[in-house]
Amino acid sequence: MSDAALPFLGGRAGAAASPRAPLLPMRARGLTLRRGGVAVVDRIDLDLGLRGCTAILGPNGAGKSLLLRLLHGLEPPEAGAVTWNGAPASREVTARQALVFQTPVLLRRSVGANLDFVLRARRRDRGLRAALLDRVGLGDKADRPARLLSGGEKQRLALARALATGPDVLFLDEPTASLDPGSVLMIERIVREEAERGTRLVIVTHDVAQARRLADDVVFLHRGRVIEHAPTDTFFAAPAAEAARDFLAGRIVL
Ligand SMILES: Nc1ncnc2c1ncn2[C@@H]1O[C@H](COP(=O)(O)OP(=O)(O)OP(=O)(O)O)[C@@H](O)[C@H]1O
Repeated sequence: MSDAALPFLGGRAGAAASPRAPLLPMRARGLTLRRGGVAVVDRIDLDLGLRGCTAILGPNGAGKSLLLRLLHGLEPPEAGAVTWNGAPASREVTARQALVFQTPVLLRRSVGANLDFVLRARRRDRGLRAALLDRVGLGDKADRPARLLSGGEKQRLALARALATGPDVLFLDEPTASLDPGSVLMIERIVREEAERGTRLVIVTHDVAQARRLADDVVFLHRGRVIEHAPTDTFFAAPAAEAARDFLAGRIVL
């Protein structure tokens, strides 16, 4: 029997038919979004290559979270467009991506039921649940109500829910802000593993050291604009933009 004749057995492709066209590269052009009359995302052009981890850095209010939402298709831009491997943004494209928010979004059910829900909705193998929980260090907490988890555990469960969808692209919005060191280590390890497996990672972080540890390239955002996009080594060795230099030096950037 040829591969094409085999029934779809799960894996990275989720519920959609396999084989599927690659989702990357991504190309954003002229992305603009206004809030209260101000362009908080202002004519952003951005390219994401096939592989790796991109960090989005920038001061408070720079537009990092909104940019992530635009790229993921949670918000339509007021101007500009995002294409994925030449295809326009669509529900199908968004469904092949996952976003982990800074504040974990969980169901008021047990830890295990939180994963069952996603696996069922995506028609993925329910047997993945145990491996996913083990991977985020929650293997012994499957029956615990999710609301009783610590902040770090909740975020790890949110990450497991995102991984349960088998995403091609994983967006992370400040996933480790104010978490315990153990959770930070675990989340960073999983980010690295996913990047090695070929998942495309995009992480918004305030933590300059984290960007250095994880990212292949850095996008520096200031006042809704991409001021600099460079390989991580280049960015940290010699940031070209004054705002980026100030930010890295720990000076307040308005
Ligand atoms: N619903 C809204 N109404 C008005 N202004 C908004 C709204 N959402 C976001 N903004 C503004 O848009 C700008 C960009 O917000 P965004 O959350 O993307 O910034 P950020 O870079 O992620 O900031 P932080 O690092 O503080 O999380 C900010 O000035 C914010 O106040």
